[in-house]
Amino acid sequence: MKPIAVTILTGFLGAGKTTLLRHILNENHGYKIAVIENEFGEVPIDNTIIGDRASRITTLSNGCICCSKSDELENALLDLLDGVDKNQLEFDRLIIECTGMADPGPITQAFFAHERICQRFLLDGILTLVDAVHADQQLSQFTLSQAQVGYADRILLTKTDIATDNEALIQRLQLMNARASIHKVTHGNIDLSVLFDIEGFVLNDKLNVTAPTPVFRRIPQPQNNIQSIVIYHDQPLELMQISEVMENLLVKFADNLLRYKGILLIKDESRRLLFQGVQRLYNADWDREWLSDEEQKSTMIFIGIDLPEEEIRTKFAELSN
Ligand SMILES: Nc1nc2c(ncn2[C@@H]2O[C@H](COP(=O)(O)OP(=O)(O)OP(=O)(O)O)[C@@H](O)[C@H]2O)c(=O)[nH]1
Repeated sequence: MKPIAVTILTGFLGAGKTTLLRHILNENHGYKIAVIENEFGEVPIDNTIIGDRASRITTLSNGCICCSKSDELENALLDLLDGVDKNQLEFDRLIIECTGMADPGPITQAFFAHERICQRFLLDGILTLVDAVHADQQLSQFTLSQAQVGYADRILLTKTDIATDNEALIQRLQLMNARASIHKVTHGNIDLSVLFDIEGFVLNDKLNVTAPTPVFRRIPQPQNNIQSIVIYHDQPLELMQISEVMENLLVKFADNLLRYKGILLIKDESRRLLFQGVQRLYNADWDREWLSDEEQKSTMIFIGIDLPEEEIRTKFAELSN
């Protein structure tokens, strides 16, 4: 049975999540899409706005689903599966729209923690909407809004129709998350191929490093707690050593590391090793052989809160000695 692809829509309050969702549902894509809405408050408003094109809209309004103590999301996912298994419900994609104040991290964990959910759903990607008019201020004021950017597989810049200058913001976002590509979306209008089949959580070689070359400016760069670093290493690495380095980093900094991903060059091994993780959960697997005409080196991206950059760089640099 093909797993149901899951897309998480996140982004700060008013970023344009519902607008995008409505656009997706009204496109002629041929998918049957179920939606989980998380809203604050008793009265579900968004599900009346998004219309009747979804196979099923489940509204979770007892608080925020990112709250780690809440098993409301897990229950909603299991209910959807029950509906499918009893032939009461048919859908092949699921979109979860988070509240503007949700941290996508714990929501992501739900797809790795529960066996039935892991087997039947496949987390495809996290889409983070960023309001081009207000983002600069929100990012400086709320670490949460930075975390939403840090987790993203795609950053969707909304309201560029009314924002005056987007270039500084785009640079800031790229420094925070060097993995996610940035796309402009106006009133939810965007090609669905940018949003679906991203394979953000599948072990593959889509590293997609987009970090720009640093530009020196006279005006100080805004302070970001979330940043990303990219590490390259051209010496073959010992598998045992690398797993030791990762384990040690995770013991100390699991809460700081939002997402990390890499393609590694391993000693005495002709295949590439792919690894990826979200906070404490990570996995690794062998990929295809290195090609004779490709540059053989390890590339790793770490995205996190107050990243211990020096420690990460030093530990990996020591591996070549
Ligand atoms: N000018 C302009 N307005 C937009 C765009 N996208 C969304 N909006 C408007 O921004 C407002 C907020 O959009 P929503 O889609 O409700 O945002 P949201 O992220 O779902 O908001 P919350 O659920 O409160 O977090 C609405 O008035 C939208 O019409 C855009 O690209 N350009």
